[in-house]
Amino acid sequence: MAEPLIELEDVSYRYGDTSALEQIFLTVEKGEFWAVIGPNGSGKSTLIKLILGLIRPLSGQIRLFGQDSSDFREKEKIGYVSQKSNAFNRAFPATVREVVRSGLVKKTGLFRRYPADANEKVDSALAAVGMEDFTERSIGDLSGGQQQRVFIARALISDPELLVLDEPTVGIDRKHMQSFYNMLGRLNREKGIAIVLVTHDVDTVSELVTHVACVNRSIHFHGPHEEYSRQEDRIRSEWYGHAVRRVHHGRKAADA
Ligand SMILES: Nc1ncnc2c1ncn2[C@@H]1O[C@H](COP(=O)(O)OP(=O)(O)OP(=O)(O)O)[C@@H](O)[C@H]1O
Repeated sequence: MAEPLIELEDVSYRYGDTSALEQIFLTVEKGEFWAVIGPNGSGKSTLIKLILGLIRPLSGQIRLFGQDSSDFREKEKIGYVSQKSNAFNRAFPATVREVVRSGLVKKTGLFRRYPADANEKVDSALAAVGMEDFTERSIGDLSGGQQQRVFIARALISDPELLVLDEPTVGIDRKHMQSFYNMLGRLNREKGIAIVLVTHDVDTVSELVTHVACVNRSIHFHGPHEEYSRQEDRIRSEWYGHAVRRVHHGRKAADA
């Protein structure tokens, strides 16, 4: 049976006079991997902030794990990694272990002690993102991509059912981007974690995601990835306001 983790029903949001999102309907179910794509300023981050409960919708309803989002208290079920996580400089005085372990605070509360198995949890979260050899390194010594992996481990330590990532590859070079996305694909397939990923790299993630949502104030398309691929030229044309035809190398492009 379908188990919706996120349900947005007729949701709108404005910043003062600026309408950021209008009449959004979106359902994300258990185990799905969504790419949220759209031009700059199209409302992607606003959508993420609404899902995380950082802002309240002007109208419409948001349900998380079947509950109205204003009543939702099980924060550990949702892990979040932003584009700015990788902002540590070399002098930052924390090890990778300390950063990942701090993710347990959500579960234990600020003034409680870490559980006895905290170190094992850190080790398995780091192994899940391929960073097990960096446990005692200083976080500031790692590359941007490695720091982002550590932040995903920090989000994983509370066993979330849903991972929300807002452009996590900002600052990661192209060479490492594919392996970063592949790691997300493994978390989705092997651990069954649902993922909502805001990204500009739709081509890079296209083999991994199960669903695509195209946002430009309203949702222009949402649905299974295969359906998106079939309609890609039409969707892009609508966004950019003129006919766009993408040329697929190695095979004949469909007529625009
Ligand atoms: N705090 C704010 N105050 C006023 N307007 C805002 C604020 N945050 C965002 N906006 C506006 O709301 C709209 C949507 O912004 P949002 O940041 O959600 O877009 P985005 O798709 O995430 O953009 P980008 O890809 O550039 O990060 C834009 O017109 C933006 O200028």
